[in-house]
Amino acid sequence: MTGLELHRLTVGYRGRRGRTVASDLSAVAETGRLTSLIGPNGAGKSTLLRTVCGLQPPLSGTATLADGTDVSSMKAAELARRVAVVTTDTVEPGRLTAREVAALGRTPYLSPTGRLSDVDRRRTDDALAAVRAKHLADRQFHDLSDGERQRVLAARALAQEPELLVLDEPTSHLDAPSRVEFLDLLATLAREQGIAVLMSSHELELVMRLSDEVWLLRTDGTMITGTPGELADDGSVSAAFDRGRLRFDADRLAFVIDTRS
Ligand SMILES: Nc1ncnc2c1ncn2[C@@H]1O[C@H](COP(=O)(O)OP(=O)(O)OP(=O)(O)O)[C@@H](O)[C@H]1O
Repeated sequence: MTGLELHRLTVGYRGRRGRTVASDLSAVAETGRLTSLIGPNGAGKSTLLRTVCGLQPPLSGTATLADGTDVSSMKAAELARRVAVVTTDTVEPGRLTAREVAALGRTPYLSPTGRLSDVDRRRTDDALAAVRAKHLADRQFHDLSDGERQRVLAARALAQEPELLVLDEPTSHLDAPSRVEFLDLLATLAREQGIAVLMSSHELELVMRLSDEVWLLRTDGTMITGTPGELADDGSVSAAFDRGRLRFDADRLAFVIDTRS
């Protein structure tokens, strides 16, 4: 099932210093699948993600959710219930426990009193369990490691019960084993929770191994989509990322140094 669909979407910035970053993009991110957005530095990944989350307006075209609703026309309250966003911004939530941080994801559902109901508490604990972070629930958030924090932030996003989960470079502060673990967790969450997960990443080799679908944004502002195998085999990944003697080996799904020259 379609979780997010781009229809001839053009993204960029208006105004005096404005510019078109990527044009005429059409693509689908499916429910229950991990879709990864890759592309060289400056290709426009963050700009595209901000646009599909409703954080900045498109220059033209639309990004729609499963029922066809245009993200850019949604009110903030509806958007907060349907789309969850995890960015690279450092979060400093004061002296909150991991459970209290995860519970912030329930904000769109709270009554005017702002109190958590039993349902809110249950959903928060379920979200912590889903990201394997239940044992961290009573720890202070700021005492956690980067990998543990990232899992708690994912729990906060899940507690929102979104149909679309968007993450901008979620592994950038993690060590190598944590990166593998977190991407694997995202793929599992997509399947188990039945949500569309769209994340941007520079971890090309991991993305190619663990994603269901890849959106490859190129520096000319166009995008090609397919399974990791399709984009590796047709040479798209190499064309976008090979540099000097560094080339992407489609069979190994890894970069290799070409020693022939
Ligand atoms: N607020 C802004 N106003 C104008 N141009 C901007 C703005 N923010 C980003 N840009 C430009 O848009 C282009 C795409 O930037 P963006 O951050 O989306 O790329 P990216 O693919 O996420 O890059 P990276 O991989 O380096 O994080 C860049 O040329 C950038 O300079």
